[in-house]
Amino acid sequence: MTGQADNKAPVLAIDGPSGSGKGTIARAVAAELGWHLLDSGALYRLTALHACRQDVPLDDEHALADLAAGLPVAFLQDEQGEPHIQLAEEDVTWQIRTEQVGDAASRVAAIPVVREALLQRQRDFRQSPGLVADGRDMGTVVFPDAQVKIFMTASAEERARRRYNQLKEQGVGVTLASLSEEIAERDRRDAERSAAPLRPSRDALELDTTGVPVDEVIGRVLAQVRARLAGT
Ligand SMILES: Nc1ncnc2c1ncn2[C@@H]1O[C@H](COP(=O)(O)OP(=O)(O)OP(=O)(O)O)[C@@H](O)[C@H]1O
Ligand SMILES: Nc1ccn([C@H]2C[C@H](O)[C@@H](COP(=O)(O)O)O2)c(=O)n1
Repeated sequence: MTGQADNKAPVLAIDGPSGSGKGTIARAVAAELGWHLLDSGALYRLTALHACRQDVPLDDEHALADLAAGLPVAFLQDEQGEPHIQLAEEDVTWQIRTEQVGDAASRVAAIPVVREALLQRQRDFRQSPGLVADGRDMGTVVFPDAQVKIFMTASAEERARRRYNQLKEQGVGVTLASLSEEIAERDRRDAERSAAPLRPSRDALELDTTGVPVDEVIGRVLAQVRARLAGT
């Protein structure tokens, strides 16, 4: 996204832990409304992947912040409307989705100077006619004035099961037990860090998606947005 933010454009902020369904719902709602989409987790994942490729250690905070500030990233759409992410002109849409990159992203995301380096880049996604922003601190830090804030959850068991099924479909061999442990560890790190920890904004609507089909979650979120935009 290039260009300055339009601070009058409405924002739907969706935050929550791994596997709660934020990304799935954010994509569908953005498509339905014709709004822009910010996948903020992708920026932390890209920073982590870029660091690994450049041999920058994950504890070198200032080198990581420099990498984050200068990420050579492009968010594109193919002819079918599917999102693609390029890092230094290479399509890394799938590479950034591995559990290893997710774990490294969570470590990188705990570093305050890295978060600072990515802040304005995220805010610049706020463009007319509106933005759906998905992450951990969309409603608390990046867009505290978002018109609608949703904190999406699901039970730990269901989130692990969803991720397990997702990886199985992609042919990635993991056990449910090891995945549950990895997700719990990532959630703990995301929630306990001092910089922008994962927590609901005070004015967020908490939405527990355990056992709720995707279409119904999309409908509930759209209803919230439409009610807010209509001023009800
Ligand atoms: N309500 C739901 N019911 C069943 N499965 C769901 C639901 N929402 C999402 N899923 C599935 O769960 C998996 C994880 O969803 P998604 O990637 O959207 O979660 P996320 O919160 O964005 O996770 P992360 O923060 O780790 O990227 C996907 O396979 C998705 O299809
Ligand atoms: N706004 C955000 C978005 C993401 N993160 C961190 C925490 C996650 O463990 C990691 C990857 O995110 P995902 O793609 O799984 O949503 O990035 C964050 O701290 N703040």
